[in-house]
Amino acid sequence: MTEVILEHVSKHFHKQVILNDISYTFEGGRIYGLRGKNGVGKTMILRAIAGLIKTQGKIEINGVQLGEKFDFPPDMGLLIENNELLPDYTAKQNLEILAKIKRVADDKMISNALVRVGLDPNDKRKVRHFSLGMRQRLAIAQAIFERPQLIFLDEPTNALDTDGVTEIKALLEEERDRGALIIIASHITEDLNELADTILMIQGGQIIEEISL
Ligand SMILES: Nc1ncnc2c1ncn2[C@@H]1O[C@H](COP(=O)(O)OP(=O)(O)OP(=O)(O)O)[C@@H](O)[C@H]1O
Repeated sequence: MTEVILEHVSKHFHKQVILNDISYTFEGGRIYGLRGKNGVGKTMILRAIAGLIKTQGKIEINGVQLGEKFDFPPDMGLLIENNELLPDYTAKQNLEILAKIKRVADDKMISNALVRVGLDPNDKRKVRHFSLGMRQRLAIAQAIFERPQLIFLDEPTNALDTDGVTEIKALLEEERDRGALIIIASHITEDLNELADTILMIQGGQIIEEISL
């Protein structure tokens, strides 16, 4: 079973405390929602677990400490702010190019991911002509198309309409039910309540409350 353990994780920028001694165990087969106001540290928690920032303390991915055998968790899908999409390619080509890196996704997995986020795999339009919501859907497809064990999504419902949120919920539940560990950060309480099984309230760089839904 996939497990991510944070032990006394802290982060300072200059003298400002960004993450304040976080200890918590995340388990596979669950969808966690990081909830809290702007600037409380939700994105930084995701970045820390994804290996994008260095922190004090210990982060363990399935028993292996981040920064020892690997700097980034293997088998991770990530949607982080300012996700890079290639504007001069179609949605399908965007996934095909990424697929060449890990070589786990075949054409069927790519098309399937696009359909699951509500995009048409046969759409010949380039991404530069996509609406914001379509770009967000493609960014979500990037995070899930290789069926990773760890899925980290920062503000995944930005620019999505209500149908989009419902579609993403169904998709994330499928990923959860096959055992993936999913962590979502959002300041939109209604969306998080819709998507998550466990809400973690973040304040001042700490988890101040755990709420099971
Ligand atoms: N590069 C940086 N240098 C200094 N401080 C930073 C940097 N990036 C973020 N911070 C600070 O870290 C704190 C936590 O930021 P974080 O992005 O995690 O907030 P958040 O909870 O995700 O907020 P939001 O809902 O606005 O996305 C904020 O106070 C922010 O000002």
